[in-house]
Amino acid sequence: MTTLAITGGQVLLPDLTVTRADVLVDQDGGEILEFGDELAGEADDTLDAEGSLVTPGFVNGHCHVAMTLLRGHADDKPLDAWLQEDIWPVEAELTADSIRAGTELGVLEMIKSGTTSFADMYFFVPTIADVVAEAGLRARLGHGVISVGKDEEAVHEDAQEGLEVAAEVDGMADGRITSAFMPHSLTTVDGQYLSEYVPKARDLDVPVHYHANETEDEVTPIVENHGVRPLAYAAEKGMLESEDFFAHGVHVDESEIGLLAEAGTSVIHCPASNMKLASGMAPVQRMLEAGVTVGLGTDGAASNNDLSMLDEARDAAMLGKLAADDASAVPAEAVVKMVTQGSADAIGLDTGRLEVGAPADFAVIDLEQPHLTPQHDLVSHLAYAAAASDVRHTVCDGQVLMRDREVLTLDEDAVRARATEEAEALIARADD
Ligand SMILES: N[C@@H](CCSC[C@H]1O[C@@H](n2cnc3c(=O)[nH]cnc32)[C@H](O)[C@@H]1O)C(=O)O
Ligand SMILES: [Zn+2]
Repeated sequence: MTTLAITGGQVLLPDLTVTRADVLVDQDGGEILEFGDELAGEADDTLDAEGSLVTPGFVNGHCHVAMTLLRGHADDKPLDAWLQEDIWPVEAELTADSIRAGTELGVLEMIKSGTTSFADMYFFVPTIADVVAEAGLRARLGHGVISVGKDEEAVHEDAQEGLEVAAEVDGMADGRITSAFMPHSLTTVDGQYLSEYVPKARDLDVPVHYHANETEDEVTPIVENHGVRPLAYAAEKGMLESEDFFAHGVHVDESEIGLLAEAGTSVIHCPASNMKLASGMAPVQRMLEAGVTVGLGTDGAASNNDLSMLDEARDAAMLGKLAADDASAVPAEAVVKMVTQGSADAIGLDTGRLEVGAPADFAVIDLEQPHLTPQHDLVSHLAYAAAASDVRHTVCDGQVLMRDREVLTLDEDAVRARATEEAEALIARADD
């Protein structure tokens, strides 16, 4: 057995208490073996965590990772106009090479900000899976299926691809990659296709992931055409199972919160995207009180515009208070749980908690910084003051992905150069 010891640090436990401990990891099994004192002597390799906080690797519950190529391409518009006028025309020009370059850039940014797992809906999923496998992260991947603007045959092809891709990538990279069936949203996929394909996803035994209740404009047509709120409609379509999770949940009413709590379906809250597109304020405190599992996601880098989960945690706390008109709503503990356990539970990965036998996924955060001094409360620092650039080391499945800010699984300069080149070529093709 090859082992790694993370030494000298303070460790964030699942109940959010912090304790001084070394952590011993089985690198072959990718598991936490032991917490204790002076474990360095027993290990093949060590990571120094002196003056640092050892936390679970962060979990990004909703992303479109290759959208890093579109970062800063089109800003300052509402969802509908932004997608239709700026994003979809450019996405029509994506190639496998652009996806590879954008995914490498996105996972590089994730590793540098302590994220070890993510859920992703996009195109060219086998290419995304290859990059995830090489970079060493965990991911639940799926192909986004859309019916609007397509003829019937094209929709069937798209949905079929969604199923085939889910079957193909599930279990790749020693099980670090899992999958889901991902119809884009309740309004961009016509009901007849949801009725036909969601049961097929059940046959594959994969969860269903989609966008829902993101803007008011998405709620109104469903109420008008089907006479029920969107999440009641999702339940009718069989998309409200306990393993299912959807992004946003901004415009949900009490009846829908009740449905979620009862069904055990999870919500991925994306506060930065919701603020930037002015989609609205999700009632996160209400959902938590009702017992809904809430995770956090960045959404794509074009509506955020970064992939830092520490930023997302801070945004979630801030926006949650504003939404509830209550400074005690969505407190530090709640967002620290969301960015670890909440997202992990939501997307169905057994990571997000540091305990013996759990996946060895860590972010090690340098606390010896002016903005993290003094240290009254480290959970408060994680929620409100720590930044992506404070992450010293990132470990996933027992493997060191970043040591002292140097990413070991990707060549940072080459990834940035390729992404720049592919992004420029992509925009040039779209402008043609
Ligand atoms: N196969 C589909 C691809 C869908 S991928 C998922 C899509 O979600 C889009 N997207 C990104 N952020 C959001 C959001 O906040 N709400 C809805 N869609 C988004 C993203 O640009 C991408 O087009 C097709 O033929 O178009
Ligand atoms: Zn999205």
